[in-house]
Amino acid sequence: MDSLTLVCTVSLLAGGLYWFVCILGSAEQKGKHAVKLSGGSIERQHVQENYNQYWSFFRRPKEIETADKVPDFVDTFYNLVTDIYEWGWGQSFHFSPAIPGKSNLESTRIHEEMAVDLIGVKPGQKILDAGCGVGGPMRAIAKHSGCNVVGITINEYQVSRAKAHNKKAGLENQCDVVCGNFLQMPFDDASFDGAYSIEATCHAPKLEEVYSEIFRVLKPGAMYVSYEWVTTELYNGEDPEHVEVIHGIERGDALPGLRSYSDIAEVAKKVGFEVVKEKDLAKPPARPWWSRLKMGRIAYWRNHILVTVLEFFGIAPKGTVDVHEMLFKTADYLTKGGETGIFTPMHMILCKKPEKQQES
Ligand SMILES: C=C(CC[C@@H](C)[C@H]1CC[C@H]2C3=CC[C@H]4[C@H](C)[C@@H](O)CC[C@]4(C)[C@H]3CC[C@]12C)C(C)C
Ligand SMILES: C[S@@+](CC[C@H](N)C(=O)[O-])C[C@H]1O[C@@H](n2cnc3c(N)ncnc32)[C@H](O)[C@@H]1O
Repeated sequence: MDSLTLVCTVSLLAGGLYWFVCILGSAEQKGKHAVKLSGGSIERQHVQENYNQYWSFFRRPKEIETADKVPDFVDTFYNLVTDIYEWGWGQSFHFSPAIPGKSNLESTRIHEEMAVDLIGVKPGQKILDAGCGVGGPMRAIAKHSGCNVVGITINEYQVSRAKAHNKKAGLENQCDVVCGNFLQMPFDDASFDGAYSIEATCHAPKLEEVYSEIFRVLKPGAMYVSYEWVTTELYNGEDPEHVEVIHGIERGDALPGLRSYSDIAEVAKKVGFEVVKEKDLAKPPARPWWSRLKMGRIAYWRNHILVTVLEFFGIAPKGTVDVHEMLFKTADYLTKGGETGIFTPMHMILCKKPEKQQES
């Protein structure tokens, strides 16, 4: 073996080892390994077909206007993306402002803890997580507040992931997860001491429907906080570039249509809440929430190669590359939305259910 062959062989082996340990291995800490990417509850042979179906909703926009189809469409989306989110982002499926000197994980946790601090609940009380994902926020909030948290998600696969993570964290007695639609929740009236939703109600075709359900299950005097995805006052519906960015965000994130920041409080009041506070948490002095997305670009290329290889060898289901590519493009639209200031994923609204019901 001449020295050039030796150098090439050693470099290949070292590269392969780095790939295995740092790329495949790093995801292990978050709970998902690249070789285990799946289509959630969709059987592997149907992933491609489901992705095509998901995409066709946007080719025929009338379909998404049919509000009763939205939960199914959102469910399909989360079957397709949940594993990729966990693998490439972690167990919390939301953004948070960057905090100097803090890791992404710490900034995420601080953003989650702020939600439960705002609703002023006490240890032992029962709170609702509307649209809980795989439960990253739920676990942080349960640990921080000492509350019992009940999460609801439309996606069965997320329920199984969340339950497994809760058990692993030793929080299965404090955190419960239910599969269901937050537009018609399987919970009694006035059964919760507080509620929160983090970047989830944007999936509701009509905000009024989810807010009124949350209002119904809260006890009088209880508080609700939501981090909403909205267009800001800088968004101009006449500007084609703005429109393209917002459509890009909607397509890549299973949104039936982004709302304006100015609609949120109006809807909250309409369903009976008192609005205690409203603030875009992305506004300065907060540091950009999109910097994490931007900094990840090299990793996305690496991930793209990895999913292509995994799909080629039949390890990842066919369709995984398409889903990954969709997310890749979405990351760009989200970044543009953040940089131009026309979009925020953290318009915070804090509401209270009045002690006494208003006469209707
Ligand atoms: C609240 C919602 C989800 C917000 C974010 C958690 C996700 C939005 C875009 C996602 C991602 C984009 C790029 C992916 C990348 C190409 C891949 O290699 C690794 C995963 C990504 C970083 C992925 C992670 C989650 C997001 C940031 C919506 C749906 C309402
Ligand atoms: C972007 S994820 C956020 C998850 C979680 N809040 C977090 O921050 O990690 C949105 C969540 O809302 C849930 N969701 C969307 N529409 C829903 C519906 N109609 N009923 C129940 N859950 C829904 C999704 O299943 C998903 O879990």
